[in-house]
Amino acid sequence: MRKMLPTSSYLEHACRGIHDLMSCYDLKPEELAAGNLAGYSQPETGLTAYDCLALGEFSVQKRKDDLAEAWYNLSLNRFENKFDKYRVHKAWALLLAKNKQFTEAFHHFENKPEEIVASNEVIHFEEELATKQNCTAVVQKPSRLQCRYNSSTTPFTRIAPLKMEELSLDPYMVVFHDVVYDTEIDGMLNSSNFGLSLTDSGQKSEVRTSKDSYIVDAKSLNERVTDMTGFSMEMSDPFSLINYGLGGHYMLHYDFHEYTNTTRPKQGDRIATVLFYLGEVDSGGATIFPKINIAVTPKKGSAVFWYNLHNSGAMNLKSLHSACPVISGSKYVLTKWINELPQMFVTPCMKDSNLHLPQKE
Ligand SMILES: O=C(O)CCC(=O)C(=O)O
Ligand SMILES: [Fe+2]
Repeated sequence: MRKMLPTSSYLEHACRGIHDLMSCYDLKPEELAAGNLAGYSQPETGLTAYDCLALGEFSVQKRKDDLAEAWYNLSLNRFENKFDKYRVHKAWALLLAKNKQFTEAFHHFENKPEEIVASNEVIHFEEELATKQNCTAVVQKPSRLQCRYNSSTTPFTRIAPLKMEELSLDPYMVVFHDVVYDTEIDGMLNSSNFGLSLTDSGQKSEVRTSKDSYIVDAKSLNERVTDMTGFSMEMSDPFSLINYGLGGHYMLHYDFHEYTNTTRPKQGDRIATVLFYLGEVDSGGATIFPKINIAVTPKKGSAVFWYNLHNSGAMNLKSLHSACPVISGSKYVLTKWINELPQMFVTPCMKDSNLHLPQKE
């Protein structure tokens, strides 16, 4: 019996047939859907909402996006049930997102029936949309928190206090001003290691378009990060020097690893990140945190510091961040991902007994 049922290849054949008819006789989707075949009207051969949806999906495969949208529209008008309608909205949103029209895509998801829980796709769109909005926001919202001199993290900061501007409390995030000096920056950017890596190992992927290199011997900078954060630098990754050229960006990501329960106690996750800005960017290139609506504009000599994990050790999903594309100029940053394991006497006692379970919130 099952063998006799139509399969997806039947549907594909039918879609292809209709497609061929359309191009041969120059038919419009509305005419076909109404059963109007080149002047020969037969309403009983009109198409159902499901047919129109299938034809929309077939048109997407054939890269006929305008046609697909016309079919989706017809399908939406034919469906009555909100769950069926949402199927069409979802397919339409995916098509728009493929073309990077995130705002329009998101409007389709707004038709989601309340009974449906936000899917990963919806969450992804919300994040993409927030990223776009944050990257295009020209003005950085003023911090409601405070600026102060920090002279208490280590004995050294007593004699050389650090200029600190608080941006967020969850995750805790501060910008330090004038923490890396012009001579240090020149030294790093002119080092032969960095120059070589730029020509040799430019990293190009969907996730990140940049070039980077590790700086291993950076004792005084490691001490600087300890002065800024109070954290020990043992077990942390070496500094990573990153250069973004025109259009260079880093997609939304978390800095923590999400290790398994067995790996994490041995290797330690990244409790926090310090990102030094080694120059200004003419336009674009902000580091943005879409879940807390914060955009940090690169300023030469400054650094932003934030926590990736909660005090309990759980991942802080609000630390999601991205580097917006560089519109004009070039961007140089130096990243330090700080390991959690040597901080046992620095961080507050953990209240959560599930400490090493890397569960999402
Ligand atoms: O370049 C930036 O603004 C962000 C870099 C970053 O997120 C990282 O290195 O983990
Ligand atoms: Fe990052």
